[in-house]
Amino acid sequence: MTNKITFIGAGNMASAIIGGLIDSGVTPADITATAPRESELDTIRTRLNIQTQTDNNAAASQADVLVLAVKPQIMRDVCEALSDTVKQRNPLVISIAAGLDAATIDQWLGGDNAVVRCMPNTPSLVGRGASGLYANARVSDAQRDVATHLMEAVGIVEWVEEEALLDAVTAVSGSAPAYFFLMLEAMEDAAVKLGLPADTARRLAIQTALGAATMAQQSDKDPATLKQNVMSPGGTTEQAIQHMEDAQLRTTIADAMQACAKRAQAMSKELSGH
Ligand SMILES: NC(=O)C1=CN([C@@H]2O[C@H](COP(=O)(O)OP(=O)(O)OC[C@H]3O[C@@H](n4cnc5c(N)ncnc54)[C@H](O)[C@@H]3O)[C@@H](O)[C@H]2O)C=CC1
Ligand SMILES: O=C(O)[C@@H]1CCC=N1
Repeated sequence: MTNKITFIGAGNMASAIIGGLIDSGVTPADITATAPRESELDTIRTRLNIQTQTDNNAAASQADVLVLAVKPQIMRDVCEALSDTVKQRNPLVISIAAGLDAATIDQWLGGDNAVVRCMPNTPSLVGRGASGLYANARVSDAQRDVATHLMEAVGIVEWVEEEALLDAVTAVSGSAPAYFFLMLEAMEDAAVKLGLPADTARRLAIQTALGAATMAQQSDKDPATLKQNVMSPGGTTEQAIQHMEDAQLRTTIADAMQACAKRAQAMSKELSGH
C-alpha cells in the first residue's frame, strides 16, 4: 500500500494498528501519528520509526488515509479543527471511535467526505483483533480495499452494509473481549475453591480458552457439535453444561448483548446531539 496514512491520536488502538501495518510491510515513513504531547510521540517514534507530529493539520495535510483514533468525547473538537485541511486534501477518513456515526463525523469534518466507520477490539493489540466496518456512500471500492487492508493488519475484518449493525458488532466483538475475561476470572476463582493454586488455575483456564477458540476456528464442525463432543453421556461435562443451561446462561448472554447494543445506540445519540 503506497498511501500516506495519518493517525490522529497515538494511543492503544492507533499504536496497535500501526504496529500491524508495519509488520504487514507498510513503510514506516509513510505513517504519521499525532498526539498533543511530544513525550507520548517520542515513545511511539522510537519504537516504530514512524513520523510524528503534534499539529493535527500539518499531519493531515499529507494524508491519503486519515485514521481518527482519539476518544469519542473529544472527536468533535478534533474534527472541526481539521475540516479545512480535509476539504483540501480529501482523504479517506476512517474513524475507530465507539458510538459516533459516519454522518456525524462527516458533518464535523465539513461534509462530503468518504468515511469508513470501524468498530475494532482490544485483541488488535496482539494481532488477533476483530473489526466491523461500514462505509458511507462516498467510499469507493478501492477505498474499501484500503480500509480492509488497514484493519486486516491487526486481525479479521467483516463489512456491514447497514450502519446500525455496528451496534451488534460492538456487542459480539467490540465489547466482547471483556466477556471472555470475566469467564476467565470466574473460572480461576472457582478452581481455587476446588483447591488449585491461582496461577495454575489461570494458566489452565487461559490455555483452554485459547484451545477452544482455535478448535472452533479450524474445525468444520459448529460450536454446538464441538461442545457435544466433549460431553460424554453420563460424564462430567454434561453436569457442568446442564448447570449452565438451568441457570439460563444463554439468556444472560443475550440480555447482556442487548444492553450493550442499546448503550451503543444511546451513546451515538448523546455524542452526536441528534
Ligand atoms: N479500547 C477499546 O476497547 C476500543 C476503543 N475504540 C476506540 O478507539 C479510540 C481510541 O481509543 P484508545 O486508543 O483506547 O485511547 P487512548 O486514550 O489510548 O488514545 C487516545 C490518543 O489520542 C491522543 N489525543 C488526545 N487529544 C488529542 C488531540 N487533540 N489530537 C490528537 N491526539 C489526541 C492521546 O494523546 C492518545 O494518544 C476511541 O475512540 C475508542 O472509542 C474502539 C473499539 C474498542
Ligand atoms: O466500552 C466501550 O464503550 C468501548 C467500545 C467497545 C469497547 N470498548
